[in-house]
Amino acid sequence: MAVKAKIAPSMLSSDFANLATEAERMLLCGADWLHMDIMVIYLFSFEKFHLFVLFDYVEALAKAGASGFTFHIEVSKDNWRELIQSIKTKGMRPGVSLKPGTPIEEVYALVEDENPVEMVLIMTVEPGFGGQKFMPEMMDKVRALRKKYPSLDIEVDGGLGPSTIEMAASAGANCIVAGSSIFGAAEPAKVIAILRESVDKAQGS
Ligand SMILES: O=C(CO)[C@H](O)[C@H](O)COP(=O)(O)O
Repeated sequence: MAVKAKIAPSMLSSDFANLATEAERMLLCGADWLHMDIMVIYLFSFEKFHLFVLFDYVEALAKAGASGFTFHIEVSKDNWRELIQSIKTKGMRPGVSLKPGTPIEEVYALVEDENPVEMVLIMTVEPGFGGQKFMPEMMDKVRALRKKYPSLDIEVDGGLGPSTIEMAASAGANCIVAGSSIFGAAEPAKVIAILRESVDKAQGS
């Protein structure tokens, strides 16, 4: 069964002073999801503090109405099972993300667990800010994942737009996060439609 296209404008590129209006505008333009990045700067970096912060965010985001929660494997190696459980208990869809330098094999256990993640997000730029250049070499990870898990939601984030979508879609990505290419466009609805069309075409739907 072909996986469905999900187009998720990254709110990191939106006008922060008018977030509600921006969110509404994107939904009217055809967005399936709204992607919110949460970046935490640690003043203290010992594990217990870290664990506490992540679980706190699960609680806060569920209360705020989030439908999904994606965490980075690099900071959750020892507690991903508890995190997935906590995300599901709060009624959200759990996802795991990995940075460009992290091997794809690190997420296999989370997809194959009896209580698995429902989405894998492959970062196609170093996390931090919008407007960076897409890393085509990350498509090997997408291809490996799609071959192994035909019905898994595979998300890509960073440098996606009309000029790079073909690479991601043909590799097997179906969930597309895009910031500057959507928010910087004169007609964001057109960009969303182009992204969706590429995924649908690659998925044969
Ligand atoms: O995760 C992110 C940065 O850490 C952003 O979601 C991502 O960079 C999207 O922005 P753009 O499409 O402009 O690259």
